[in-house]
Amino acid sequence: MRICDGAFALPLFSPSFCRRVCEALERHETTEAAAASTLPNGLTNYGYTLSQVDELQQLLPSSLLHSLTEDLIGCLFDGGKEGYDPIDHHSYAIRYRVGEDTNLKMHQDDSDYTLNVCLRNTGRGGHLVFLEGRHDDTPRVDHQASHSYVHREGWEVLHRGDFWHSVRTLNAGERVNIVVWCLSRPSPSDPADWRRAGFYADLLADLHRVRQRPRGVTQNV
Ligand SMILES: O=C(O)CCC(=O)C(=O)O
Ligand SMILES: [Fe+2]
Repeated sequence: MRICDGAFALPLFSPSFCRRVCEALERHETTEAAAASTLPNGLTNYGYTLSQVDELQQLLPSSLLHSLTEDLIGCLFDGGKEGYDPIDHHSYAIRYRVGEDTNLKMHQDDSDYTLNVCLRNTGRGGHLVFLEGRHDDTPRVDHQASHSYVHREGWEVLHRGDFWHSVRTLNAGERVNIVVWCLSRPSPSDPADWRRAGFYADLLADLHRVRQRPRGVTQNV
């Protein structure tokens, strides 16, 4: 299903697989390692980098996310595999819940493509919103057409990382997603791309020292 030009949704995981991943995250959350871990991006107050969750190394190994994203990008985007030469990916779980994070501001991802899979959505609201087109600077919320998508459990959304997007306020319940930022190898012929390679090196270093968890935020999935 096409949400807009450059963002596609497909069914991906079964309900029981989504449940197993959520349960693994819940168990992880009770561990000391989870309390001591840093947050996986600069926007969320709840989240875990998947490579730090022991049980997920079996359920959702990095090799699976790597081949899955490569194949999906190859199938869904023009230029597909030729235009996308994976160098790395950064994957994490993110949760919204009333009393904690309930929305995500308009932003671009530090990725070439982003895979976003909904594992649990028991709430009202929490729609994903995309602004039409790709943009280097600020979003023009008043001028650009926006596309709203209700994320369904087990479905993935794959979109270009430079699309402006946000998550509307969740009014009840809970929403848990897995997000995979896909980073492509820069093209040797494009100097701008090599600047991006430096950017990604910095990004990956930063992701290892991102923000500490806020004190007082309940950490139960
Ligand atoms: O929760 C979502 O659906 C979007 C998450 C997102 O955009 C992000 O983590 O960069
Ligand atoms: Fe995002």
